[in-house]
Amino acid sequence: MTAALLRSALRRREAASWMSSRGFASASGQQRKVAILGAAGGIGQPLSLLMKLNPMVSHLSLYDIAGTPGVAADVSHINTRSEVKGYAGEDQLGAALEGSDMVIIPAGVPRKPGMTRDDLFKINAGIVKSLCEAISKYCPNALVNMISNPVNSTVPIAAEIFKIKGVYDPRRLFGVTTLDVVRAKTFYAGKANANVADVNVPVIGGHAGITILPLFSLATPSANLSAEEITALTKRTQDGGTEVVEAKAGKGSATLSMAYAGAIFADACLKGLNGIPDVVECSFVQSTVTELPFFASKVRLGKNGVEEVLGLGHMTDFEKQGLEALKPELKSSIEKGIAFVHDN
Ligand SMILES: NC(=O)c1ccc[n+]([C@@H]2O[C@H](COP(=O)([O-])OP(=O)(O)OC[C@H]3O[C@@H](n4cnc5c(N)ncnc54)[C@H](O)[C@@H]3O)[C@@H](O)[C@H]2O)c1
Ligand SMILES: O=C(O)C[C@H](O)C(=O)O
Repeated sequence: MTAALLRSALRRREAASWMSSRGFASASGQQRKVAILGAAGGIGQPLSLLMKLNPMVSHLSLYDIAGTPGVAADVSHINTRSEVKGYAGEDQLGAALEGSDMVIIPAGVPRKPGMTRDDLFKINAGIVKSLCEAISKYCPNALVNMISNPVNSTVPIAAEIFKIKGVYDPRRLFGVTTLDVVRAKTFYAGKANANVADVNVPVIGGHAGITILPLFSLATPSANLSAEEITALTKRTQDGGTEVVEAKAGKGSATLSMAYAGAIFADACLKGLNGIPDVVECSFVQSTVTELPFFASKVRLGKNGVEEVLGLGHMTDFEKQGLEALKPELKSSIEKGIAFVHDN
């Protein structure tokens, strides 16, 4: 081997080890096209970067109403596997989507201080509806990872659109709730004095306020936390988004941590698609684990998306009360999404 070839092999090995140490799977020969809708936004840009680092992605399609040629040119210079293309404006949406295995949607407006996620419904419901209509047409078999808020309503909107278009497969539609898990892990590790890399915490329910229910009794490694500590950790996880919105003081909501969470969830979905066994993440999906038609819980991912929606496990009285308390709000957010599609 020449010195130049050896140097290049070493560089590739370093990149692979950097990525695998961050939870990304190792390279795979399979062709996987991933489209990001809203790719020029606060989440979209760092998410585009992180997906460019994922060796399972062969084609990265970056779509937004404007600004994507610049993001795509920038990201495309990174010397990883995927070929990057930017698409701007509605007339390029079809080309952006065509052939996609996975579509990640962070398109839409973020919160400002004082707003709830539901206050975004008016604008984001319409955006999500039209993007899902295009997905039905151009890549009906893609996995769809919904980030746009309010997730508790945008996922039911997507499901209704796909049903109307005759392409709905509940195994392929996900509300991305990974940021709640990321936060729960971080906050728990701090209190439990545990290595955050070893921590796991299931988070169930939905993705807004009290509908976010971390199950700290099932957290690993276990820790002897008081009831007051568990209550405080639960509240901090539920208010994590608001904590960032307030700190950003009018300049949007979580973008960097969300891009990280979105990339972790997308990586898990790609691993599932590629046949890697036992990939489990929490996500807001069509569900029968409660009486609600959509619910976030652990799901096993596979070649067709959701392989299995896992049950909730043992819960403490505090967690059971949290579960009962979240149901009315989650139910009404789901119904609002479904009604929007039929009324518009
Ligand atoms: N699920 C979660 O945990 C989570 C976390 C953080 C933010 N969010 C949500 O993600 C969304 C985006 O947040 P952000 O901070 O990136 O906002 P942003 O305003 O920075 O970016 C949104 C992008 O969407 C684009 N866009 C708007 N309409 C579009 C359309 N029809 N097609 C394609 N792109 C379109 C905009 O041009 C913009 O580039 C918000 O709704 C926010 O509430 C969800
Ligand atoms: O809080 C928000 O509005 C954005 C997002 O849902 C979050 O949890 O950070």
